[in-house]
Amino acid sequence: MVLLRQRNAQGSNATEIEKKIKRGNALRQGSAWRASRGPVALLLIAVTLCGAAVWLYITSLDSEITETLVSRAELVSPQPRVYTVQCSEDYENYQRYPGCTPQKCGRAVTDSVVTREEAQLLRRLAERGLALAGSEGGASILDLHSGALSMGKQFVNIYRYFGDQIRDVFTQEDFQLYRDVRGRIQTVIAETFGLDPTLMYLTKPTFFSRINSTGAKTQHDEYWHPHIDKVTYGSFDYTSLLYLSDYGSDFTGGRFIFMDQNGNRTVEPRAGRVSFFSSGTENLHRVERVTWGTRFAITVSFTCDPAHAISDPALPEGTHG
Ligand SMILES: O=C(O)CCC(=O)C(=O)O
Ligand SMILES: [Fe+2]
Repeated sequence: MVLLRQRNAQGSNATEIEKKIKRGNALRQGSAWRASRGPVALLLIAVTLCGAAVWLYITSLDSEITETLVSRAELVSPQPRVYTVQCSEDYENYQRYPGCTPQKCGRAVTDSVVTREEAQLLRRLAERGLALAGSEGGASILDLHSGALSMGKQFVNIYRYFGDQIRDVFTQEDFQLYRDVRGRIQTVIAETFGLDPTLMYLTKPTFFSRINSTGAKTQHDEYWHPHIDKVTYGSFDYTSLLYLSDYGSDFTGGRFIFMDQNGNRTVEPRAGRVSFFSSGTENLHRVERVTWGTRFAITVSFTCDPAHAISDPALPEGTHG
């Protein structure tokens, strides 16, 4: 019994000691945590601040989209949506053509000049033409006026290269549709900018473009560089772009970006959408890289200088049928 009691006493002592040890450990842990709480909190704050700084830096660098002027889902109809911008000083260095030279500069978008059906017909035309060749890189063009077609790393003249066979690819109706659409675009540009449509002329190059996400093989494939059309193409006074496919469903990336000093403004392509703008420095722009799918568009531009006027593209007279 005594032994048992002793053992019991010893047992209860041991339990007491164990409890004390545990309490001691717990206290030590608690104070260790309390001691390290300050530095851990500081570290967390530092990490959060660094994260926020990196995020702010990245978003300020990648100021891709400040504002979407027109999204893919919107339908701009019946009147164009117009954004006026101050004309750059460029125009002072060029000869002025009253009734045409921009006095009012800006950009506009309309979805009511070309129907989606017409855009689809034009897209098929572009697909047929570009199926004849195409660039090895991501950007191919087909210029029905000059006949230039991307082929590998170069261009060929479809009218020379394919001769009469080209009449199996394009019809008179295709060319008629291009002319109709060009005429309507000319009218809406003249109305929007207060011009005399008879004093503005189609100019070159006018071309269909097909862009996909394949890497560039030559400089011609690098469509994404910021540029000013009046500088790049010389004769342009008003640029228009007719989109033949839809941003988001036919392709991703590939938005049109106006690069303004206070941020970027985009137009999301939509089949049948016409975007047009004065071609000077006030409308510095670029095309976002296409990340997936295929984007089709036509560049149709106008000059005020009759010396740079071109006639509408036409199917050459055939030597057969
Ligand atoms: O396809 C586009 O949206 C723009 C093309 C362009 O900037 C150009 O042809 O000069
Ligand atoms: Fe351009």
